[in-house]
Amino acid sequence: MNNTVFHNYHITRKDREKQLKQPGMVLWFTGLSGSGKSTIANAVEQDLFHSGYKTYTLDGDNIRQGINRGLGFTAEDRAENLRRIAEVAKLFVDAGQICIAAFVSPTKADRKLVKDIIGEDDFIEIFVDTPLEICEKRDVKGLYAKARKGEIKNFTGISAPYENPEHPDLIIKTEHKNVGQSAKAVTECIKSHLKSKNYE
Ligand SMILES: Nc1ncnc2c1ncn2[C@@H]1O[C@H](COP(=O)(O)OS(=O)(=O)O)[C@@H](OP(=O)(O)O)[C@H]1O
Ligand SMILES: Nc1ncnc2c1ncn2[C@@H]1O[C@H](COP(=O)(O)OP(=O)(O)O)[C@@H](O)[C@H]1O
Repeated sequence: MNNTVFHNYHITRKDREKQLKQPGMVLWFTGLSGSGKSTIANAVEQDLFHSGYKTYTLDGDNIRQGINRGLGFTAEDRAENLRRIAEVAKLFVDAGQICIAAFVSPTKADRKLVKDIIGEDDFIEIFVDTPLEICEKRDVKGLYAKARKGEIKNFTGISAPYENPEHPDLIIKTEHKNVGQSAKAVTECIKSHLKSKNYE
C-alpha cells in the first residue's frame, strides 16, 4: 500500500479522441536489432503525420539514454525497460495519440506484459521478421561484429534469445519488401483498425 489515490479528471480520453478525430493506439514493432523496426516506424510516422494524424514515436536508443538510463540487457533489465515503456505508451493512448514504439522486445513474456499494460484493444503488434543472417550482414551499428567477438554480452540473436511472436497483427518480411512497401503494409493495417473503431 503506497497511500496514493487515482484521480479522475473531467476531460476524458473519449473527449480527447473526439477532438483529435482519432483513437489512441499503440503500434508496437518487435524484431532483431537491424531488422528494420526504426526505419519502418519512421516511414509510417511520416505517412500518418502528413495525413494529419497526431503521432509520437518511442525508440529504443532514445529511451535508453533518458528515462531508462541505467538499465542494461539482462532479462530482468529488459523486462523493466519494456514495462516502463508500456506505461508511457499507455499515457499516450490516454492522450489520444497514435504512439509508435520500436523495441526488440525479445520474449513472449515481455510482449505479453506490454500488451497487458496497454490493453489488447489499443495494441497492434508488428513483427519485423528479418532473418538473423540478414540483420548480421546489414550490421547497421557494428554491434553484431562486437557481439561475435564477445565484446557485447546478452546480444539478442547471438547470446540472448529472440522468440518469434505467434499471433502478431502483421508480419513484415523485409528481405522481400522495400521500405516503402513495408510502410504501406503497416498503414493498411492501421486503416483497418481505424475502420473497426468507426474512424476513417
Ligand atoms: N545486448 C544487446 N541486445 C540487443 N540490443 C542491444 C544490446 N546492446 C545494445 N543494444 C542496442 O540497444 C537497442 C535495443 O534496445 P531495446 O530497448 O529495444 O531492447 S529490449 O526491448 O529491452 O530488449 C538495439 O537497437 P536496435 O538496433 O534499434 O534494435 C541496439 O542498438
Ligand atoms: N524493407 C526494409 N525495411 C526496413 N529496413 C530495411 C529494409 N530493407 C533494407 N533495410 C535497411 O535495414 C536497416 C535496418 O536498420 P534499423 O531500422 O535501424 O533496424 P532496427 O531499428 O530494427 O535496429 C536500415 O539500414 C535499412 O535501410
